[in-house]
Amino acid sequence: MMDYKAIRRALHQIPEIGFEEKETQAFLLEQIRKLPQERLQIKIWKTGLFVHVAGRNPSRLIGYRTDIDGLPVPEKTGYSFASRHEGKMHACGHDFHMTIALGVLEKVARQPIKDDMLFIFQPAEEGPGGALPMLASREFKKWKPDFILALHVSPDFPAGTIATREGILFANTSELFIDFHGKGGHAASPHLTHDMIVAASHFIVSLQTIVARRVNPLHSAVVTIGKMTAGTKQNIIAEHARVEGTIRTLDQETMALIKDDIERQVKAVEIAYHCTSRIDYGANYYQVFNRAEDVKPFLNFLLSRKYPHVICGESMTGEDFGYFLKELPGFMFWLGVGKTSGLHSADFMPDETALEQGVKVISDYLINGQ
Ligand SMILES: CC(=O)N[C@@H](CCC[C@H](N)C(=O)O)C(=O)O
Repeated sequence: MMDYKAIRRALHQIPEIGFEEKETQAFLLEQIRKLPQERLQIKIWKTGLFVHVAGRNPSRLIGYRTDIDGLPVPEKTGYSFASRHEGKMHACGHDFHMTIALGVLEKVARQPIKDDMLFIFQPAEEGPGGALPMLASREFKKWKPDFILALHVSPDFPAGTIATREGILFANTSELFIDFHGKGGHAASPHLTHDMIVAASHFIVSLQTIVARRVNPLHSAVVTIGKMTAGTKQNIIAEHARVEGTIRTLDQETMALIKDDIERQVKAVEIAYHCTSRIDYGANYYQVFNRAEDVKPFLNFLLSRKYPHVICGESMTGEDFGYFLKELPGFMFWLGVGKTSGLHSADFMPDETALEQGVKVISDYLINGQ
């Protein structure tokens, strides 16, 4: 039987950014090739994988998706098994997601369930998004699941507790990249230049009014700027500034309203600061929406088996698994990993006891709950 802790720790040491997950892919393949191969078909897709497992007497194909990418976060956990890839970390728990997927895959490879299964090891969830290209792939078209499920770890729930809900679980998201270009020059002659650090700073401050003053208070929204780069030296006025962020909403109308307001504010900055600009919305993720008829049987199953679970609220995190659920029946849920720093933190340290519980609940549901 797989040693979940050892697998998670090995994966934790090799985080890779979206579509660079070569070492991760090789590690996953190595683990999968140790399993009984009779019922398995493996297809390599870019840096991800599709693994088809033949069932005993299949009438359906059940999909199980895990993301496999890490984040550009310099790790500060102090783990003896900390990341070996400088500046990168599994700070969103995808090392847990992959380990649980391997654990479930092991169970069904050794003891096939009635139906066929498709395990999807998806690159680039953190961006630019692997779900859409995977959905469009030849492999997915050949093996299109009838139903699909996925989990995400959460520090908001006790280790091993499942949390989900009917309706929207994760928000609509849009990345946001804005470049401002103007006239730079000598620090001593501001009157001869148009300072892009001041222009971008003004934009970032005025941006805060969109959620506070424009969005209907009853419609949740987030606009976060997570990165700003500008300038070349302390005594040179910057000719370029770049602002990078993300927009989150629970409905598409609010997303459109926010983008319209951002464009107006950028135009205002262009006029006020004599500059030009370029807006790029990067990757946009569709909301994760659990249809009642798909998630209710799972909730009833958890109740009947007395597995610890709660009905949770919506979250402003994003997940490109939303695109799978837009096309297929299925659901997503949180798996609690106990109290630790939040997702995307340099000291995110999830409780490893959740690994075994995750594998147990999902395999039990696949074997007995369908
Ligand atoms: C669960 C989670 O943390 N997901 C990410 C998804 C990233 C979406 C996209 N790249 C963006 O930044 O808008 C999240 O940040 O919620």
